[in-house]
Amino acid sequence: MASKQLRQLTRDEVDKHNQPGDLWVVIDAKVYDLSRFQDLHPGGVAALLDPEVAGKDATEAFFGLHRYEVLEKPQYKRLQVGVIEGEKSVIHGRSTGEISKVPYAEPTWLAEGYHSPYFTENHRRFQKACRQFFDEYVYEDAQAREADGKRPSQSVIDKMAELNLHAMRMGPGKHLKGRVLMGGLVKPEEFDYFHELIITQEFARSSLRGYGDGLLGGKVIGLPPVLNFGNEELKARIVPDVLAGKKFICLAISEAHAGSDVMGLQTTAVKSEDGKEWIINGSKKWITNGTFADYFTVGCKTEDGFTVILVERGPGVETKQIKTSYSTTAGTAFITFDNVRVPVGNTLGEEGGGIFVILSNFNHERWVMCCASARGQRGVVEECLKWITQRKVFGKPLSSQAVIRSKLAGMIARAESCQNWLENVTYQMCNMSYKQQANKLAGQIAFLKSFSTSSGQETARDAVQIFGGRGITQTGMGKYIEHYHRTIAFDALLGGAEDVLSDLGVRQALRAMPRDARL
Ligand code: HEM
Repeated sequence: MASKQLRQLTRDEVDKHNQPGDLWVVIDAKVYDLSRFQDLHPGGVAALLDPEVAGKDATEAFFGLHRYEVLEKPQYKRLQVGVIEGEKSVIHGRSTGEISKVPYAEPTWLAEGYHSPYFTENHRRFQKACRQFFDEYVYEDAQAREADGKRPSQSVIDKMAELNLHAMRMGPGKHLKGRVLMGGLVKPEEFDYFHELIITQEFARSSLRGYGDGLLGGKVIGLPPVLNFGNEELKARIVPDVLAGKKFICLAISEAHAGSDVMGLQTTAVKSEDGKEWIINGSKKWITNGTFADYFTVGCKTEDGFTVILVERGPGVETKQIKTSYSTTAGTAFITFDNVRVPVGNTLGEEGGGIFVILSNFNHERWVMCCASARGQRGVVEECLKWITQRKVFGKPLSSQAVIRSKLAGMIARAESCQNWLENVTYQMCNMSYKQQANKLAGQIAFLKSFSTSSGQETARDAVQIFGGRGITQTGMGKYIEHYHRTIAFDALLGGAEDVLSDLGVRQALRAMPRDARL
């Protein structure tokens, strides 16, 4: 509704409408006529007829109980009949592309008045474009698909493909050659891990956990073995369509029988008599994007040990949905392979060399998860800071309670630590070859992921305490906190469980101990 059509009213005029059936309120200098809405109000009529509310300024009461987005819904927006003469609205909701002014809601490199040694002008322009894009095209779809559990809309996948975002999410490398990235904002040879960090963090900021994995999380982990270990014919056939968002791929390693223990896997691949095909039998469980994948990067037990093979959807391949703590938009699947025949040319890496194929991508996968985790924690900090300032208890804002401030202190410190450590690791990645990264950063990244996810879990628990009942309610004020708390365990499990990773980090450090070091 354009503001010029709205009436200019005084507070005295509004106050005359304070009865059932003739009920106005002021919220942030806007006048709403709730006369016909009163009986439909989800919070009941009584709350609206309170003498402190009916005909009065209900701004504080309103924001103690509703998110701003309620006022933006078309069915409620049209309840506005006027504005208070000579006053201006000061409160606003989420606006596309905006940098938040809430302290700690942005990493320091984006916050006004701070500096960074890592991010260039090009990164800054790139971030702006990414935020604009994700706010505009991804945010709404994430909300809708998380609610209906359907896979991310093809229109979003196509839009991302136009900008080559699917290719950029695979990190810097040869696969970017000749592509126009983000409408030409960054040249393929200039694209570095900080650009990729920006994509992952902007995406994590505007999406929800299940949707985040649904929007081709399977490709981020399932395609690298093809890119790095597939033969040229296979790559030419598979990669372009996957990076164009026309075909989907997933990584199928874990089984009901075994997860991290790859040697315990029971899916088998045996050669056909003529030696031209693999015949695959077995099952896979918890496979992200499996329900809609066209290709499966499958870990198999073979004569020589463990081998990774690319399987195409076809006869003998069946995928069924698994319901997990997040929505089915992620396409998490139970997969069965029943005498599936695959050309031996689909072998990724050496026969029996599957461990190397899988391990080689772990650092990158875990680092991506660290990017998302740091950003997720920051989102919770922003929600909590807003809530404790706008919510009043015993006549005072929640922020006046020392115990609440102390929880915020921990959350902020953890979010800042994760981001700062992450930026340092990212800088190292930019200056190391893939091999050096494997040597020098496996431990660092394992620690960072383990620290980030345990920080996230602590933050989730504290946020629920701060939001109370709303922190366990899927709609209304605490909806993001409820979602974060419900889905945080995914981060701590996927890509290596917390305890396993911490131990890996220490073992890496012990291996690097100088022989002559003594106290
Ligand atoms: C334009 C005016 C208003 C609209 C469109 C509106 C709409 C809604 C909606 C959609 C809900 C469901 C919860 C949610 O989605 O957040 C709700 C809940 C509620 N509303 Fe309103 N409301 C308005 C004004 C008010 C006012 C002025 C009060 C009085 C303080 C009030 C008190 C409540 C209460 C107590 C709840 C239940 C909150 C809960 O379950 O946590 N509402 N309202």
